[in-house]
Amino acid sequence: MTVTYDAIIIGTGQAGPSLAERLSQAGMKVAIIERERFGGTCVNTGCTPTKTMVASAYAAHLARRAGDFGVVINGQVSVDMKRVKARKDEIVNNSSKSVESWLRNMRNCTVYLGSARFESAHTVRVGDTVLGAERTFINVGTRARIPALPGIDQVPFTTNSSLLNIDLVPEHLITIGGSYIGLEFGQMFRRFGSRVTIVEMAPRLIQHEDENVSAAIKDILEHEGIDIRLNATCISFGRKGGQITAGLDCAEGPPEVTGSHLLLAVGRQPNTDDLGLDKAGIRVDKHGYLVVDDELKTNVPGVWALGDCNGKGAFTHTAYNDFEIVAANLLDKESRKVSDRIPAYALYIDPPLGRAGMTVDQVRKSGRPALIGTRPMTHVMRAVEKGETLGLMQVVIDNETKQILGAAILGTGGDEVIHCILDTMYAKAPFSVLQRAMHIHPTVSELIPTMLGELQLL
Ligand SMILES: Cc1cc2nc3c(=O)[nH]c(=O)nc-3n(C[C@H](O)[C@H](O)[C@H](O)COP(=O)(O)OP(=O)(O)OC[C@H]3O[C@@H](n4cnc5c(N)ncnc54)[C@H](O)[C@@H]3O)c2cc1C
Ligand SMILES: NC(=O)c1ccc[n+]([C@@H]2O[C@H](COP(=O)([O-])OP(=O)(O)OC[C@H]3O[C@@H](n4cnc5c(N)ncnc54)[C@H](O)[C@@H]3O)[C@@H](O)[C@H]2O)c1
Repeated sequence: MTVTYDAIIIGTGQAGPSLAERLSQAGMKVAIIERERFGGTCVNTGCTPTKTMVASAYAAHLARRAGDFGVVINGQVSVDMKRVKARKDEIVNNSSKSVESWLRNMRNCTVYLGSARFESAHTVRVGDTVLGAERTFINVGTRARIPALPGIDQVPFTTNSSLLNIDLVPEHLITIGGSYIGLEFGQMFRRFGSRVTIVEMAPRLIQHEDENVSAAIKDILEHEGIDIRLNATCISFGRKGGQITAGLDCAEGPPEVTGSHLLLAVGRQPNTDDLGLDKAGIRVDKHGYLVVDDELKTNVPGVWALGDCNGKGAFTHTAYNDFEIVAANLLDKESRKVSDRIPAYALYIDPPLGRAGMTVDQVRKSGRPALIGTRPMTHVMRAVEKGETLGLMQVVIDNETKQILGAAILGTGGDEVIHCILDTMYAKAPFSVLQRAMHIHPTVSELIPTMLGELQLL
């Protein structure tokens, strides 16, 4: 027998629960299905645990630098990983539990535990129960990609999920992948006391950033004693006397790195392979991402895909924005589209990188006339006062419309400061509006108008 609902939501990540609330408030009978932990990746194995641990790593780093500020710590600074983990577990568990109780107490909403699988375009099986609905919303997220490299089955490896459970300081962590996950974990464990080697096959770290930004990130990490291997493709794994080896295809440096622990941070894979999509006729691309239009509709009428699994974003804020788009179009008679949003994200190394819009390189390639402004963080008094002068800020402007095309703020507070630029971009205001705004002293943001007053032709 099929249990009928007005809407089925698969996954309780960053879009599903908020959508369940809006649909149920609109009087719909909603079923939401989760097979692992409530809250999905961000809450359990992504943003929340990593940023909690990044905060511990920052405390360790600052304690080691205490002398720079005239603060005396008698004795050595050391890290108790059991306590770091306990703090992280408490914050994560509270967050996951609050998503669960929110959903379980939601009027008109029924929670199902188990793995959902389509039986047809409008029916989904969870265990022994078959659910039917005219509308289904897929919010199944992604998982770490495990590359099928020779020797992978011979070595103990970790991913973003399993490395979070470690309660000791690894002696030497090898990180394959020099992007978000590799860099955030790499710096964090270096600050906990590990030796860290980051292996990246591209010629630079976080390769889609501008060259000077990538170079500044490399400087920050090398300054802390992290070994960085660029142009080095990991091609195999092995074991040597209780240690793990990573074989590299590289023109420079040793062709093998040996360490005590291994983190695979080589990208993600959508959780669409076991969803029974063929039974429903729902299309995916060659990487398994659900194919959607600008309103997040799949090719099957009545089926939407939200969050990381649609390949249109890979962040919590893009998944949440997907919820807002679907809810607005379905319930508020609005017309919102994915293409209306401006790319924005942060990289949570310390100091963080805040990014909005196009890179300078993308603007250059587009051929449009543009202006550029840059300022090193050494010329920002707030950074000088805090003793955190690494990094730079950079902005690029369309020289015809005078609107901001993009910006990078790599420096203390960069993840927050970027928002004044982002909001000016959404307002489609000329840069002069931001240039003339009176900002508060002493802040990093107060130097944005100054930087905008010193623009040069790109
Ligand atoms: C280490 C790490 C750090 C990150 N840090 C940040 C950050 O600082 N800022 C940021 O913006 N983003 C960050 N991200 C990315 C962010 O976590 C994701 O973009 C976000 O969680 C995506 O949300 P989602 O709703 O699409 O999917 P998810 O949060 O992955 O949720 C999907 C849910 O669906 C469930 N599910 C899957 N298949 C089924 C099924 N068949 N049946 C039932 N349930 C199913 C899963 O169990 C999961 O709970 C990070 C990611 C990682 C890995
Ligand atoms: N701050 C944040 O918002 C944040 C933090 C963590 C993760 N995330 C999300 O998680 C996703 C995954 O992050 P990620 O860092 O795992 O993946 P990624 O796709 O961003 O980067 C993977 C990196 O691994 C490299 N690589 C792949 N195979 C390799 C090999 N064999 N040898 C050497 N290098 C190799 C690639 O060149 C690339 O630089 C990102 O898309 C991001 O959106 C976001």
